[in-house]
This record gives sequence, structure tokens and C-alpha cells, in this order.
Amino acid sequence: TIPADVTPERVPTHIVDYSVLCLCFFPSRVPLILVGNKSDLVEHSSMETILPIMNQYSEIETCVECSAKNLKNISELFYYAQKAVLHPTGPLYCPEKKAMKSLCVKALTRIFKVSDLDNDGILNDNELNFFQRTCFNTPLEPQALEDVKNVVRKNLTDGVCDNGLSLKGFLFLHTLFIQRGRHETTWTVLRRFGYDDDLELNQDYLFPPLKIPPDCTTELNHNAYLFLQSVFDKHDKDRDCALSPEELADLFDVFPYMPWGPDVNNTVCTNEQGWITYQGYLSQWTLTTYLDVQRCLEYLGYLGYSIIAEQESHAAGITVTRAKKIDLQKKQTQRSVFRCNVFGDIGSGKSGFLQAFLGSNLMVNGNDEHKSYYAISTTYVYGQEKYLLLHEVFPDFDYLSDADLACDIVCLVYDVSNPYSFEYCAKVFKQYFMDSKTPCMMIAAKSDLPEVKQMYGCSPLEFCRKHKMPPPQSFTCNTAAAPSRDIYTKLTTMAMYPHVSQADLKSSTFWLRASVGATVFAVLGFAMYRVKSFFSKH
Ligand SMILES: Nc1nc2c(ncn2[C@@H]2O[C@H](COP(=O)(O)OP(=O)(O)OP(=O)(O)O)[C@@H](O)[C@H]2O)c(=O)[nH]1
Ligand SMILES: [Ca+2]
Ligand SMILES: [Ca+2]
Ligand SMILES: [Mg+2]
Ligand SMILES: [Mg+2]
Repeated sequence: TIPADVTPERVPTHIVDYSVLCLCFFPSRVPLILVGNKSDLVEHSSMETILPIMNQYSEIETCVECSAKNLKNISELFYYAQKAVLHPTGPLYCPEKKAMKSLCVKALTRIFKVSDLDNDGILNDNELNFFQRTCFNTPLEPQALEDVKNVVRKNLTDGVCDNGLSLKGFLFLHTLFIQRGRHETTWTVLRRFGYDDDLELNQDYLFPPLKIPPDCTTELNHNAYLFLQSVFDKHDKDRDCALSPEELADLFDVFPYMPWGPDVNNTVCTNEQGWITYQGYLSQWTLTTYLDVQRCLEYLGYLGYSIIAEQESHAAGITVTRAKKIDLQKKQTQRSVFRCNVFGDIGSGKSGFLQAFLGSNLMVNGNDEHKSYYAISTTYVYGQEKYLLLHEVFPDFDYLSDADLACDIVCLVYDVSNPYSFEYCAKVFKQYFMDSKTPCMMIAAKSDLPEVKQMYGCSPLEFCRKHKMPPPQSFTCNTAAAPSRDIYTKLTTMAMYPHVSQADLKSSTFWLRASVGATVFAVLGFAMYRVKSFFSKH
């Protein structure tokens, strides 16, 4: 055994002598080294006869002639053996074609795109330095940087552009590394960016462990939002604060598949062209993080979050909120995403209610085939930005899942023009929410239409009063402009302060207490004004 500490790669190597060796020639990925022994006995090298054999069998990593008698090439032989295992050329390079294999090109192209922080198609000195530091833990000396560029310049016409490395130049450099036997350089880069020996992104990289106790939700933290912002900025090339289909495709070019379908355009805010806005983009990330945090981690992995933001893992971008039970006990919450499940009979106006939150009125949202059962956007509660996630629940009682029932606030929607629509709301409330702590809000939808008497034991207003709910809120999305947003702010407020009763919500002391934060700012503003005027007077 060669002990680890005497080898350059720091791996122990066991050498075994066999009496017989069965070499099975089934396609295998075990690298081979062809060793010519007793080189002390011949005067001429046999390399010329060996090389064609080596070219014929790509499993043969290298050939070496050695002599046990005079120790020629013995330590080299074992060094090559270690290298062949740790940094195989097989997955990277095709010796027949003298070119990198397509999976390797694909991986390096993704790495280039992730490292091209301003997305101009060129790695400038800053980006190259960051790349070097990330992969090799050392900065690149200015001279070394110039040397690298010169090598590329000499060999390729468009490898260096604007004094930076183009994708072509970057790929050329790696081909050169491999051809010169320095493929460990390329492997170091690939592994740093999460690739395994098959050049697939490794599961440990994409799915770092993250524990989510029951009753807790998942949100993105400030750092992750900053990163996602920078990703948006670098792809919003025309700076219109929205992602055109081309810009969006370019953003997701580092993904193995397109993660967002056309339904996303009906889940978050879009501009007049129907393109996802900056706000909408962050909302969709917030939604994914909330509903499916594993998926969110995977996506962050494709974008290279932990590498670019210099975090231990993508899990560092996630906040696991404290259990809601504790929020309720302490009567306050640090969460910034609240879930509102929307119930209502068939055709009562639920989808219209969701779309209105995104600013679409009936005219706009009436004719879209890519329906979404979610809508997410921001609201402001006492000056704090919060996300409200609306979920339209399929109106079939038999299909209600735990997720349909677990939320921060419930909306019960009935159609004021349909006398049979309220009964459904009353039934859902009595069956699922009457004894729960979840606050409920009754929505009297389609308020633009003539109201008819509901066929139910009592009127909606009486029902609400009896069950200590706020009175039914009139709502319509049949408006000329964007529908009113008041209701969504109300819902978020109720979700944030579930312990506050209806009477409290109306009382002035509650609003005073709740707006303490805003008061502090007002006082600070006053103090600053005083200081300013003090200086201006003297
Ligand atoms: N006049 C008027 N019509 C509305 C309003 N909201 C929705 N509608 C119409 O009512 C019908 C049903 O609306 P949706 O929002 O699809 O109702 P829904 O509850 O989502 O229906 P399902 O998903 O099928 O259960 C559609 O034809 C809408 O155009 C509104 O505020 N005013
Ligand atoms: Ca760049
Ligand atoms: Ca744009
Ligand atoms: Mg022997
Ligand atoms: Mg619907």
C-alpha cells in the first residue's frame, strides 16, 4: 500500500499482484493503464506500436514504459493510476475526435453562463477572478490572466472579445487542459459546480438536507432574494422590468428543462404584453419556496446560488418559519407569506377573484386557456410588504386534502346573482372551519349584478354575525380599470393577526397598537428633520 501522505493526490493506493488475471472485455468504465515492463532490457521505445492500440481502446487512459530494475517511471505509473481513477478523461474527451464530449461541453457551457455575472457573453477580468477564486481558492495573478488570454488569442480568432473570454475561448481552454493531461483542472471546475463523475448535477448539490418541522412554512431569506434579483437584472436586457419570452428562455438556459409553464403567467403579475414582471418573478419564486421547497432548492442549484452567493448550500437561502402554534401563542408573526384558501360553488367567481389580485379585470382574464389555481402577489400591511398566496379550492367536498384546509385565512365566495350559491359557503364553514382557529371572510362576488335573495335559512349577513365573521365583502372584477385591492390587504391583515377579533379590528386601540411600527418611523422622521434644520440654521 502506498500511504496517502506520500502521494500528490493524497489517496492511499493498494497494489495487488495476481497469479492470474481475467480481463473481461465487456464495455466497462474501469480505466486501464497499459504498462510496458522491463524497459531496461530494450534500447528502443515500443511506444510507436502501443499508440495505435491506445487510440483504439478509449478505456486505456495512458501507456507507460517502466523498469522495476532501475525504477524508471515506477512512481509515475502509480501517479497516473491514481489520476485515472480520480480524474478520468473518458467522460470528458473523445480521443478519436480530439474534442470534448457533448455532455462535458454542456456542463461547461452552463458553468460559463452562471459565471457570466452580467450576461454579456464574455468573462471579464472580474468574473474570471471570481471564477478562479471559487474553483481554486486562489486569485489569478494579473500576468497569469494575460497569459491565458494570449494562449487563446493565438489559437482562436474569437476566443477573446473585449479583453474577456468568450464561451468559445473558455471551451477551447478546457480542451487544451485535457489534451495536455491537465484534466484535473477541468474536473475541479466541474465538481465545484456540482457535477458528479457522469457529468450530472449531483443529488447532494441539488437537494441539501433541510428539516421542516410540522406547522412551519418555508420562505426565501433576504440573501436569496438579492441573488434572484441579480439573476433577473442580468437577464432583463432591455430594462423594462419584465421578462420577454426570449429573456425568460435565456434565464432558464442553465436548467435541464423549462421549469415555468404558461400557467405561471396567470399566477403572478404580468405587464400589458402578458410578460412576467419583476414583482411577478419574485412572487413565483416565493410560491415555489412555499409550496415545494425541494423544487426551490433544485432550481437554486441550477442557477448556482450557493456558488455565486458564496453560501455553504442552497439551504442557506431558505428560512423555515417557527411553528404557527407559537405565533398564535405570542400573538405575533415573523412570516412574510400568508396562504388564503378560496372556497365557493362552481361558477361563483373564485377564479375572477384570484385574477383580480393580479390586476386583471373580467375583460382581461375571461379568455385564457392556461388556468391557474394559485395567485400570488404582494400587499402592504402597515408599511410592511407581505405576500398573499390565494389558492382556489376545487368545489368538490369529497376531494378536500389537508392542504386545502390548512391555511392562514379562508375566503368563502358566493355569487350575489345566484340564489343557490351561498348554501355551499355555509356548508363548508360549518363542516370545516366553524371550530377551527382559522379566520374566515365571506365574499359577496359579482356585486355589479343585481343581488337576489339567497335560498338559505338566514341571510349571509345574519350568518356572518351569528358566527362572528366580518360582514360579507362586496366584490366585483367586472370593472373598467383594475379591480380594487382593498380586500386583499384586509385578508392579509386578518391572516397576520388571527387572534384579533372583529370587534378589535374595528377599535381604534388595535390600529394604534398595530401601527406602532409606523409611528416609530414617523418619530424618527421628525427627529431627523429637527437635526437638519438645526444645521441649516447655523
Ligand atoms: N358580472 C360578473 N361576472 C363575473 C364576475 N366574476 C366572475 N364572473 C363570471 O362568472 C363566471 C364564473 O366565474 P369564475 O371566476 O370562473 O368562477 P369560479 O368560481 O372560478 O368557477 P369554477 O372554477 O368553474 O368553479 C364567468 O363567466 C365569469 O365571467 C364579476 O365580478 N361580475
Ligand atoms: Ca460578463
Ligand atoms: Ca425585459
Ligand atoms: Mg509475482
Ligand atoms: Mg375557477
